[in-house]
Amino acid sequence: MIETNFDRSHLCCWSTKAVIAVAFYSTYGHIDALAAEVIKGAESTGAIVKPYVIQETLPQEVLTKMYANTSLQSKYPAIKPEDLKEIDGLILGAPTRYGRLPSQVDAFFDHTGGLWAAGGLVGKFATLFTSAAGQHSGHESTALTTFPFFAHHGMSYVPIGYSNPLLGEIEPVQGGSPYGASTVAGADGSLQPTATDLKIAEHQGKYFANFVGTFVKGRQAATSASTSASAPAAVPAGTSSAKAVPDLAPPLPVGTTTLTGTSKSGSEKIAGEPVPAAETEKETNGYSVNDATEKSTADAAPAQASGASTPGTTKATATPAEKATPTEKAAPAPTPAPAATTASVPAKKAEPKPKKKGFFSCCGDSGIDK
Ligand SMILES: Cc1cc2nc3c(=O)[nH]c(=O)nc-3n(C[C@H](O)[C@H](O)[C@H](O)COP(=O)(O)O)c2cc1C
Repeated sequence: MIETNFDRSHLCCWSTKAVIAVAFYSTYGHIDALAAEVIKGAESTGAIVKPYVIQETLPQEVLTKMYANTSLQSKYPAIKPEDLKEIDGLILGAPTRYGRLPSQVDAFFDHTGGLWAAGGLVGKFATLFTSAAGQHSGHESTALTTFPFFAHHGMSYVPIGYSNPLLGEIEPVQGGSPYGASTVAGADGSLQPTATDLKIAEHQGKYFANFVGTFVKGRQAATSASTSASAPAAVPAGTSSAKAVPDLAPPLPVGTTTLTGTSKSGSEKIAGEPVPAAETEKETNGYSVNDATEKSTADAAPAQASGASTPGTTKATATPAEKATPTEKAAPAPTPAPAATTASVPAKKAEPKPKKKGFFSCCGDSGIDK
């Protein structure tokens, strides 16, 4: 089913509640279990959450041979491309197949051509959770290899980063990555999502819905502001205020929103609630924001003192003479400044590199076996 030129008039009246679709495909139930938590987390934010399954494409004969749990298919309605028109964000759940999404999900993607042609998903948000048999066999690549779909549709991917301390846990064997929740199903599918996997899934649903909800509120505020600003200009009776709504949702006003994660104390900062800048810097998320800032400031300091931080000026071009204090400049320089040396002395002829005998010596000089 290909969508063409769908009606955008429904976009006239922005809701302040985020509309989130949770669309998932599951053969054996792992994704189904994670989806339940994702839905719970998203619903806890007050968002309008619409759960869907992604339609099976394999014949029953094949599914039987795969020992697939086909009852999962009837749990929720099968998503149709037009269902995506109404949403602000999509949470996609699917198991890993060869390090990427299953063909069932691809088939659904292929039906969104009409939406793509009409720019129907531009400005919406997406995130993904997955399940893989092994620990290192596709959790992250499944998310990464889905990015082109989101990019082509103009959707922004919302990773969870390390916004929940549980993502740092390594025991027992568990899923979850900065890209989203996941679980390790085991080679025979006998492992079930751990309590931690389920909590991360719930967190992802909540984090994403809050993230998107923040955007929706900002868009609503911007729309109201633009409508009231233009109100004195007497909108003719019968003219919809929808005309004031831009085609693409405007960005959030700077400073109104700070997305934060969960602090180590476990008290969750709700993404989307305004947070004072000073407090934001204290957020840990497993890493110290202040540490990073201080380090980069410290790194930059000597360069600034020497004037080498002028935009466009690299350390390589700064000569000792430029760096020297006035006193040092007065002292006789035993040798010319390197810059002058470079100008007057012919460049040293590059010596041929000795051939290396190493693992990579067969295939060109990668430098990796130096
Ligand atoms: C055709 C096929 C390919 C698969 N490829 C991978 C893979 O690349 N990496 C991996 O860890 N698991 C792989 N698996 C295992 C699935 O990821 C696993 O069955 C799934 O996570 C279970 O989720 P579900 O119960 O929601 O269906 C594959 C399974 C099938 C049937």
